[in-house]
Amino acid sequence: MKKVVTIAGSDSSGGAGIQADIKTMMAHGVFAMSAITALTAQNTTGVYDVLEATPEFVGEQIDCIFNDIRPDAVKIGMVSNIGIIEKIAEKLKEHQAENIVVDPVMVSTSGCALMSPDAQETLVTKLLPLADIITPNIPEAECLCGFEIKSTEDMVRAARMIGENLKGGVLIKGGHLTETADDLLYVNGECIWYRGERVDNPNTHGTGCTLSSAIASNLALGYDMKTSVKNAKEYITGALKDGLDLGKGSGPLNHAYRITGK
Ligand SMILES: Nc1ncnc2c1ncn2[C@@H]1O[C@H](COP(=O)(O)OP(=O)(O)O)[C@@H](O)[C@H]1O
Ligand SMILES: Cc1ncc(COP(=O)(O)OP(=O)(O)O)c(N)n1
Repeated sequence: MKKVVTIAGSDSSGGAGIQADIKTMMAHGVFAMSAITALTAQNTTGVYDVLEATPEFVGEQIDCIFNDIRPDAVKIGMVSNIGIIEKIAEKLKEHQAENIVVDPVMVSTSGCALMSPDAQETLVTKLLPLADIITPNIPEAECLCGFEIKSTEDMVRAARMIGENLKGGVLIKGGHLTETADDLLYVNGECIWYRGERVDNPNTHGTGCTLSSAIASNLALGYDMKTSVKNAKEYITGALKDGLDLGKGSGPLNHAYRITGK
């Protein structure tokens, strides 16, 4: 069986973070493991509190995983401070981790900062260079490229600028543009569009976590990067289309839609 670890924060309501990642990995038939970077008190209406793990404890979790059940892929989500980012980078190098997917989570859609502003530079210099693929949404890509993204042309320009200093691919997710849900992958100087059907569903909590976990699962299963993104895009569209409607705010997707056969 293929194994995947998520290094991310917990979402108490199960729509994003570690919980979304594990459900997504299970839906892909891979064995899921976790190194928890923070606990959040969160639900479909917002993030109410955050309790960070120490960098040392994050490192111990990663050691325990790699020294015993070595993962075939790694997904990284919420990493809230400089110490945690540096420790993760150190451990990924030490264990020579493969198939690293970094979702550079900065701010939740509900507006809560999930990374301290002073940690962004460390993310860029220490963690992103280790990634095989990074998956920023539009606001995150704007932070990384330094200009506003208002159109698909801007997405191309941003992906090239972000990607030119990285060894891995850059997938800019288009969910925050209004008409479509097209994502752009820039890899090895090539731009590839993944055209998405825009689903009329207000329940989009955790889409980014789910997509990056689906990509990591596909990479662990042995698919190449372009196929992994294509398969992950089909999965997220299906999970959104399932129409699960839970909670008082922007609810979660049905990560298990394939398993339940719906
Ligand atoms: N309403 C929607 N219909 C279809 N796909 C969507 C919709 N909203 C987001 N997506 C897709 O979900 C994935 C996550 O995108 P996005 O919402 O931009 O990320 P994040 O959750 O990190 O903000 C992308 O593949 C995006 O195209
Ligand atoms: C613990 C935790 N991690 C990440 C997020 C952000 O989730 P994401 O899928 O990027 O997007 P939204 O759910 O904010 O739309 C989170 N909320 N909590």
